[in-house]
Amino acid sequence: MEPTELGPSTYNDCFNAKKYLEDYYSMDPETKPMTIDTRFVITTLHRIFASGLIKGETMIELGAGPVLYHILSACDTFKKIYLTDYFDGNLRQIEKCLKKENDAFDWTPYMQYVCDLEGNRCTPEEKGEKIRSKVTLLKSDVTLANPLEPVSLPKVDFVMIGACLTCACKNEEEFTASLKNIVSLIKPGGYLFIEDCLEASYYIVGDIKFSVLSLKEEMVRRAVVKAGCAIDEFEIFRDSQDSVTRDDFDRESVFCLLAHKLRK
Ligand SMILES: C[S@@+](CC[C@H](N)C(=O)[O-])C[C@H]1O[C@@H](n2cnc3c(N)ncnc32)[C@H](O)[C@@H]1O
Repeated sequence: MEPTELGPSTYNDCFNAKKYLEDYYSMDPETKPMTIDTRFVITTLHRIFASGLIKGETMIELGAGPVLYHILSACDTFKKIYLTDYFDGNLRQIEKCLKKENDAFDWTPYMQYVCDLEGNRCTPEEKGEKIRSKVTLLKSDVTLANPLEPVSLPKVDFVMIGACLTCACKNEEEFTASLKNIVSLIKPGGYLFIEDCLEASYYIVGDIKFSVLSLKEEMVRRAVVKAGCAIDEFEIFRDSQDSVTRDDFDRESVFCLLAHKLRK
């Protein structure tokens, strides 16, 4: 199986949003638990939001794909949430969830997991309703100076991006430039959260092998600082016994980075 070219256009041509959800996010209580990578990201986000450090009115997620789990802790903090992606097919999958369509992917086990972490102060159904009342879907391209073009929003309090930059950028130069584009959306003093993998070269969805940019910790740190941010935490998680095997996704580790945009 030959890997695809790196870069956004591959996603319009080849990405099967439904298959991606099935391969990486479907769960079965008996046979398929939540992946260890996802658990790491969810618990990190829970801890950050429970600390009360991040506050504000508005957040954006870039490259959200067809995935809803990144905002499960953030949805209590923000009044307005923009979920964005390059590929319409991904946004359509999220729209199905927001509209409770019959064949929508079921995020209830993820909602239940976060509700449990939060001490069950709300039910998964209530969390789902909160999300429905706050989310707007938009197109994005992180390689553009304004990633939301043609939409222009006032700067926001928080931007997150998960497993996207390694798909959208071909080299360190593009990675650094895309990070600058992303940080331009944040208010001075606002926060950036990145979740991605280190030292990967591909992941597989169905019968398509997607190339990814192989990142190193130092490369990420350099780019975040160049984009005008100070790093608050950089947590790396390694596990070789994951339920998504390394045949599907050859990442060495997963990281979560929190940074704030410096006031000039
Ligand atoms: C591996 S998926 C990650 C999806 C989701 N964030 C997750 O954590 O599972 C990569 C995502 O990046 C999106 N993407 C690729 N290039 C992009 C670009 N230039 N701008 C915005 N999104 C992009 C793809 O459409 C896809 O949804």
